[in-house]
Amino acid sequence: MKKTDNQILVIFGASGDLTARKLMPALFNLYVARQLPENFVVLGASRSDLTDEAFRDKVVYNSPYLKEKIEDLKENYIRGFADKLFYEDLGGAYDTDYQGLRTRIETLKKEYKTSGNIIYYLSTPPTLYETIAQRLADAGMSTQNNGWKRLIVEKPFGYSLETARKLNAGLHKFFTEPQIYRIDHYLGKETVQNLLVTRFSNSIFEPLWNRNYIHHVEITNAESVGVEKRGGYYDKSGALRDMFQNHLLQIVSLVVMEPPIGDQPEEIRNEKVKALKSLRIMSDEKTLWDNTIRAQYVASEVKGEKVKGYREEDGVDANSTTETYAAIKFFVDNWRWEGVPFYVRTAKRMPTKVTEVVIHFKTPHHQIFKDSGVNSKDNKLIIRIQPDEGILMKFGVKVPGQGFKVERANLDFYYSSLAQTYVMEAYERLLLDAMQGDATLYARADEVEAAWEFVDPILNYWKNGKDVRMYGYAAGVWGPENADELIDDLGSWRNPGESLAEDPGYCVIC
Ligand SMILES: NC(=O)C1=CN([C@@H]2O[C@H](COP(=O)(O)OP(=O)(O)OC[C@H]3O[C@@H](n4cnc5c(N)ncnc54)[C@H](OP(=O)(O)O)[C@@H]3O)[C@@H](O)[C@H]2O)C=CC1
Ligand SMILES: O=C1O[C@H](COP(=O)(O)O)[C@@H](O)[C@H](O)[C@H]1O
Repeated sequence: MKKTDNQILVIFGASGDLTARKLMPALFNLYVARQLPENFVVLGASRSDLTDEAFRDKVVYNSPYLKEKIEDLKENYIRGFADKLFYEDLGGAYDTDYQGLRTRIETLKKEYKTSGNIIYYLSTPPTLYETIAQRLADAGMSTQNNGWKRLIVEKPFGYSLETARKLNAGLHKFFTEPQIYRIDHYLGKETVQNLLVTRFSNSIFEPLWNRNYIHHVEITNAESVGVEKRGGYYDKSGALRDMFQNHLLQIVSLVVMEPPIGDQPEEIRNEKVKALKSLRIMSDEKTLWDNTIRAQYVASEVKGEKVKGYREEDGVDANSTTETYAAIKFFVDNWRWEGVPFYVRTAKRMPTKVTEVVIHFKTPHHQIFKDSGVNSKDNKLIIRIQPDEGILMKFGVKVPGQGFKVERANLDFYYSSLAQTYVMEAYERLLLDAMQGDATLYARADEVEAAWEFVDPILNYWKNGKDVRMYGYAAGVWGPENADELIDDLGSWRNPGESLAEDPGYCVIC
């Protein structure tokens, strides 16, 4: 097991939603699992006027996100966790000299013997990231001569290629790249990491993992919820920035990458960057027209309940052109993937919540069982990222009896069937990794920029292109019908079932 040094976790923006909803439950789980170091404290820092006790009340005792977790636990046990939490009121702004914060850290360090190792977690609006890094450096709080210093940066990392580059350059003035941990919570998901293991710890998949055997790759990320209370944020972002540029391109990089020489962070990250750099950038309007589709959900009824359209959501402009559905077809220009189309879509207000990667294999080059009734293009490897995590392999088997009638069969594996039951939540895993100095599951500067390089032309085209289409789709359906135009020669997208076990298995190419 890796060693976790004693340390302080300072959270900027600690009065906000992310701290209560994700960070505290993750830290609490680590505490329960005895994964936190012996001498460890969390110092929340924001402008809100809170005391240590008020902060503990907010993020532990009265937190709706911890309610279920703490219900059955003894009070003194919960207090054991809460007592590790402190709060520092930054006064009116984040752009100050941090002398108060520095003094507080020094006091906590002495009292709790945390040895000067500090993680600064930036959980504020992104416009403050560089300012906070600068203020920390000005106050001498980024230097590593008396313990390491790390900076975790939340998404979104930039709004475009230009802003991502600026942010990287801005942070690099005050922290070195090895000190910076850019979070992408999809990389913290077990099943996303399992893509690497499935590919590179088996000898049965990798020989087929190329243009000779793979017909196309299809990735779906669907959410049944709408924009919820985040209309204001989402309307400035959209599906492409919110999900595709980061989470989905991270998944793509793991599907596309070459085998790393080992499992060290830089060995894996080098290959991911190469993969992202090999995505064919779409530069002319015709290509962008042919290969990208955007849409918005419109008002409708889902399971008997009225659902607002995107433009009616709180915080959303009534004439908004922000997409809640994005589908992109693209190619990968390298030896392994030449000519293999990738179809990737992400959307809100779909029939169900699901994320899956589907590897569609080619038809055998010579058809022996011509009247079999099943097209052998139906060989698929379905990697279900969430929920009902698992892997399903679809293949043809002979129907007992005369002749050679073929039927589809499934070989499946479900995570839930593993004997080891405890699967860490994404934030739990990522926080622990950062505490241990392991950046494998964090995005490197060049990785983020390579992803933006691919996405930028699409965003520009959607913003400034001539007659760009914006489709509507009723909440609760699988997006606009026109999305099938993208998948032209194949017929339509695969619509996954609610669970892997109930996979409908249909798709027009079958
Ligand atoms: N919430 C989530 O589920 C997710 C959030 N993120 C990212 O994490 C970061 C934090 O998100 P979240 O907690 O939801 O955000 P919040 O809007 O809740 O903001 C966090 C804190 O930042 C401070 N703040 C908010 N607005 C401003 C402002 N205009 N100027 C200065 N300070 C401000 C506030 O603290 P105070 O006023 O006390 O200083 C607030 O409590 C963001 O970058 C977000 O994109 C990423 C993924 C998911
Ligand atoms: O980063 C984000 O992710 C969530 C979806 O995360 P998941 O782990 O539930 O799949 C998404 O709802 C949100 O809009 C986006 O900002």
